[in-house]
Amino acid sequence: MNPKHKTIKVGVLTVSDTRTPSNSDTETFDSSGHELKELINRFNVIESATVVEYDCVTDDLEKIQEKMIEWCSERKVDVLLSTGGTGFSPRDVTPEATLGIVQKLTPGISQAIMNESLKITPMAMLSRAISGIYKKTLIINLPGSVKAAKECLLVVASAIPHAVTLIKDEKEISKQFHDQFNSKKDIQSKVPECVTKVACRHRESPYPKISMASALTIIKEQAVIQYTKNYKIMYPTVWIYSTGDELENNKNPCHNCIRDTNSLMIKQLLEQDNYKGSVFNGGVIRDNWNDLCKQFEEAFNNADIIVTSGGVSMGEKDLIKLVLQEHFKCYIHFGRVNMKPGMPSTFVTLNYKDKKKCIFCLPGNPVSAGVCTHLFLLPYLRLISGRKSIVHSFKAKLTHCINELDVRPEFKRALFKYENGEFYVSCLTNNQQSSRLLSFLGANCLLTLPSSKKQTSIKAGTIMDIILIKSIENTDVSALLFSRDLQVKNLRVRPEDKCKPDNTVCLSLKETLDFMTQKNEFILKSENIPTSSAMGYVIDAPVYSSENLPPYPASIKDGYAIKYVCDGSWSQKNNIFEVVQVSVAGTEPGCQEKISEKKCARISTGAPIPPGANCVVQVEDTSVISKSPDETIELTIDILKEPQLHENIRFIGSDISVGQCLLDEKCQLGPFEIALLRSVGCESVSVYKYPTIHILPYFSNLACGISIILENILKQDGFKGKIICHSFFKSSNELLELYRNVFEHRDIIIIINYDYDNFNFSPSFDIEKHLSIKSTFHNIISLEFGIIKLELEKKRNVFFNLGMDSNLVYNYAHLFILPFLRFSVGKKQQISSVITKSSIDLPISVYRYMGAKLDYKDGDLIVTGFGLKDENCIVLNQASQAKDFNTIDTTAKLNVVITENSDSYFIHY
Ligand SMILES: Nc1nc2c(c(=O)[nH]1)N[C@H]1C(S)=C(S)[C@@H](COP(=O)(O)OP(=O)(O)OC[C@H]3O[C@@H](n4cnc5c(N)ncnc54)[C@H](O)[C@@H]3O)O[C@H]1N2
Ligand code: MOO
Repeated sequence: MNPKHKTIKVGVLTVSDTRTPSNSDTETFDSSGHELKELINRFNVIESATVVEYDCVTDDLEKIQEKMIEWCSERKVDVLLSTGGTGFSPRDVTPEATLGIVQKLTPGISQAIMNESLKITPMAMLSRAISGIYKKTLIINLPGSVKAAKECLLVVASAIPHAVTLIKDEKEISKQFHDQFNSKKDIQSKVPECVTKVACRHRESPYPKISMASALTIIKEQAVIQYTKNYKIMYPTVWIYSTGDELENNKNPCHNCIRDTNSLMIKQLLEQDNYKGSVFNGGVIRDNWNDLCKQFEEAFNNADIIVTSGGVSMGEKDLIKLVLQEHFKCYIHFGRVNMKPGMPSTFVTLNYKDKKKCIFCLPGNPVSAGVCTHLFLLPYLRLISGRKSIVHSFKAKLTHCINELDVRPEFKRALFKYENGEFYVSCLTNNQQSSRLLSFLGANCLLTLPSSKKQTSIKAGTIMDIILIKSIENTDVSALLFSRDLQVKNLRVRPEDKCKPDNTVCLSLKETLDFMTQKNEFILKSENIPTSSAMGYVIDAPVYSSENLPPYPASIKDGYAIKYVCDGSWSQKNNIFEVVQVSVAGTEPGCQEKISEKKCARISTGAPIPPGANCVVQVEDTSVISKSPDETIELTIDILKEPQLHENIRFIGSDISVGQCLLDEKCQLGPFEIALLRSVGCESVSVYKYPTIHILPYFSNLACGISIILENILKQDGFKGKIICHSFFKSSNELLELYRNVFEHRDIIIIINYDYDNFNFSPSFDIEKHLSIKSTFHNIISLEFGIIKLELEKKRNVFFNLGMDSNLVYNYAHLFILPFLRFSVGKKQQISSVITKSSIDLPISVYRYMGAKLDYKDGDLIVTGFGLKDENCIVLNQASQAKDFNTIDTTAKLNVVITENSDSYFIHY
């Protein structure tokens, strides 16, 4: 559903004495309200609906009515779902509260709920829930238990959109609804015979395996930048779907099912890559012909680019290519690529209602989907966004040898490092199966390996091609920070007696940062947040898995699960097996019959291995001997190649096992880490909390302008806390009150002051003067700006005092404030830096911090310009003789702090 069309506003009101929190941590208390919200927002159980209001009240008639009236009178919600307070106990008053305000009753809804609930349990008759209409809002009482509330919502969910339309009396919308409903019926398309006659399906993929280079060329040819009338780039809308009957959804809550990691992961990869168009996660589509037709149709009507994962290999439920080709008459540019992982990657275009649609059909294995997003989708999106570099490739030295190569050219997850001016790459783990998301852990690049047909091994020290999938980590930070000649000059530590600060000391950047972050005293408490919205946060404790993945032994291939007798008796002649059962995506594990010798089960990728079977033979290595008269099933097959014991089986917990440590403390969460957590049902995480920042521009409009620049720098760095930007005038009588307010509610205060170096004018002076708290300063350092740590009534604040020059503010923000903030939210890497040279002389004297442009040229990072518009780094000029100004030539070693997302090579998050 297009989010634009999410027109139905839903309010979820939990009524309970026990689950009403005294603090604001509603979600952990209120599980039924939370579940309803999830069902609506994540699983789209009510078409076009989104939860906009969410609250808890006690079982108090007046309080319930107050909330109901507030939400309904102000038209905040179209549908109000209450949960709880519908039983027989004296405190249960939700139906009475509802009865007291509704103007019309809607007994059909309550009756439908009752009928269905009675089928589940006779106890349902003990519910007194009612429903009705107040003003233009439909109010429905649901029970308080999580299970019952969910079940009851599902009973009425499909009728709600139409009910809302009728209540609103919006004739036009109602007509549209009917039209839409009818057009959906029309989509009931005929399922082609190639789908129903399973025994006749292809036993070899009809798609040639093209090379990665050819695939990229095709994608590039199809990528055309679109402009608006004002010559601005138009960013196409992207819709993302996961497909698969085995995947969790509202009808298939996760018991032995596979959690959908891919749709969110792909969406977050686009976000991380700063894709500017709108991106919508459509959730899961069933492996069902008509559902696929319907969802693709909806996507074509709303999006320009459609991305799917799953359903592209050789199984009978792998329908994606067929639906696109047979039903929509799309053009399949390629349906397989000679690569590992990601071989069944498919790229399709379509002219739909005179508009071009591009469809990226990625494989379902989570690693394959992630790698292919990097290798196909992101390059396409970068191209149509007018970005310069579409694949972020580098050359790096292999730190170890590689002895086993795959026949397919492979993209291994690996770590790329910059050390002592050289780039290195190493694989972190050998276990790189395409289902195993853990192989992404700690990786920041894809190492490209040649096919074993070309060479058998690779020596350590070989220069390899890599493709970055994250910003460069572990750059040469230590050298820069500890370097003796890299002192930050003019740094004064204010003595305890607070005399005029004339005892100047020289500290290195490292010492300065250490000074600011002393004793960890600025790390705030942790908070628990939903995993799906935790991108960029750092976890504050290791996370262990409470589940096995896969939860049952599962097939790696589409083919046949057999009992292979490994006694040397396998002959080339009589290997006919009888097909006695079917295990496909969505088949319940543990309900299958035992496979005995010479019998087999037709099985699809990811489906449970029936008991007794000990290997899977891929469909390509088989042929049909006999089939049923209607050709819908094979009766016997011939196995053409001797299998190996345990071949093509993923055993229980082989990707992740119960109790295994998934993420270490201080791990920063990106799309893959989040996918990993979600793959084992870890839906919330404990993370370092972001501080609240108050930027105080002092006195002038110039200061206000600079504060906006600063705010943008913080946001660009992914700062997720609150930033308040509020001017403050010294003449105001309310100054004292404002100060108190700021101290109490903010953690960090950044003052933009014109006289930053003069302590008599600095905030420290003001603070002392106004609050008479002379003895509470911890330390003050001033380095063309000041940092003050202040403890007031047990609450700690940090002050930064900045001058009013936008260049200086830019530099200090990157050199001091951002590292400090990154530290305070648990990030390991607080500053990114490299030691390099300049490709040009800069004969004029430059100040000791100089904005510059860093580029990747001929296998090296090099400074190519100074003070330009598109600067992406700060050169720390080595004024080693303690000079303020210095010239730069091409021989000088430069210490460079990376400040910006450079399109030519950096991806930042
Ligand atoms: N006989 C053959 N079998 C397979 C071949 C082949 O050439 N011949 N190719 C294999 C390769 S390589 C890949 S990759 C996979 C791709 O399969 P599909 O794209 O059809 O994907 P599915 O079968 O739907 O799923 C594969 C696997 O991934 C899990 N999955 C799927 N979607 C998700 C999701 N959104 N979140 C988490 N996990 C997901 C699914 O449960 C399966 O285990 O095919 C091989 N088979
Ligand atoms: O190509 Mo698949 O991704 O090997 O697993």
